[in-house]
Amino acid sequence: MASESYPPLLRPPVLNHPHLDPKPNPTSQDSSLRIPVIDLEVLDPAALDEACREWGVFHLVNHGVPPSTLAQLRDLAAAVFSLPFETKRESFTSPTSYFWGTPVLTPSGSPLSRSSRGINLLEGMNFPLRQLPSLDSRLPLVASFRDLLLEYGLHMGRIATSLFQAMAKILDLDPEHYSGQLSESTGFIRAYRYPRGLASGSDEDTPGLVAHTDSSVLAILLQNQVNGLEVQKDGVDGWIPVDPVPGALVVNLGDMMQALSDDLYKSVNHRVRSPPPREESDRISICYFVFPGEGYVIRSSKYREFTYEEFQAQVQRDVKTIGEKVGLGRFKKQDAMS
Ligand SMILES: O=C(O)CCC(=O)C(=O)O
Ligand SMILES: [Fe+2]
Repeated sequence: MASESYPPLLRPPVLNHPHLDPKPNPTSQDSSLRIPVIDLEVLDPAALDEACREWGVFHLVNHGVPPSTLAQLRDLAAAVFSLPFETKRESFTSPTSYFWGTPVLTPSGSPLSRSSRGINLLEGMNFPLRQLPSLDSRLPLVASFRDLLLEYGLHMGRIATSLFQAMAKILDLDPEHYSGQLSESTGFIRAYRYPRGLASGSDEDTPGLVAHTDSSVLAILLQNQVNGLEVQKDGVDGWIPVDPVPGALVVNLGDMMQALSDDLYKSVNHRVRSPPPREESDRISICYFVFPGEGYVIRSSKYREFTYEEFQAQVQRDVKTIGEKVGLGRFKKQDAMS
């Protein structure tokens, strides 16, 4: 293992005994608790509507991204993360960025629990698609990754647009507003690596990525075979794993979709568990996020009028002052409070 590729905060222990911690037998899951599967080629509006109302998350099959592109992207992402830490710091500067071990805070601003290290056990890279062509690298690996991300970004824009248009039609939104409500040019891609073996039994509260809702309209996730993504669902206690379905992408609805739908659709609460030592590799995920157009005013019966920029500024203020995102709650109309 190229341990010099990990940020010093996230250096995994030497994994000598991967078999001491065997994979538990999969628990037989109640079929009503299975994450829905949506087929993009033959989009069934009733199934899409139910998945968006009940879950806010679904697996997407027949999405039209060639399996070879997905495999190449996962492999290239893993290779880029395996570059030395310093190389990553130097390669991913503005307009892109490289980050690791971002803080996990509670409302009081203190770490999650005593056993927790107070950080998300991940490293990530952020790629705004509009500016990505200007990422100039002498490293052929980084240049290939950029080119593949640009190609993948076009697929993501296409998929987000068809899903959004289908949802907007079901919700009877005005087609004249579609392009303001979802603007492909605002999209960005984040690649993450979650090192395995960092959280032990006594470190259970240490998250790969702490629970949150996405602020976007939609997020589309590609993950490798190392699971860890979990979601919450109304009426169900605890967390439901989103185990990878071969060849599928995962679609999450975000806060902007919930607002545009007048709360009919769910911005799904989700988190990522830090991969245990028994996993064969680190978890890699590649996530695309898409937002409304700049300055587009979201109008709904539940929230006062706001733009995504105002929403994001409020999220940043809340994180700074109270240590967490309040999100849509800040924009609820008084008479829509229950
Ligand atoms: O890595 C993942 O699977 C999820 C990442 C995520 O939820 C996010 O970046 O908002
Ligand atoms: Fe997320």
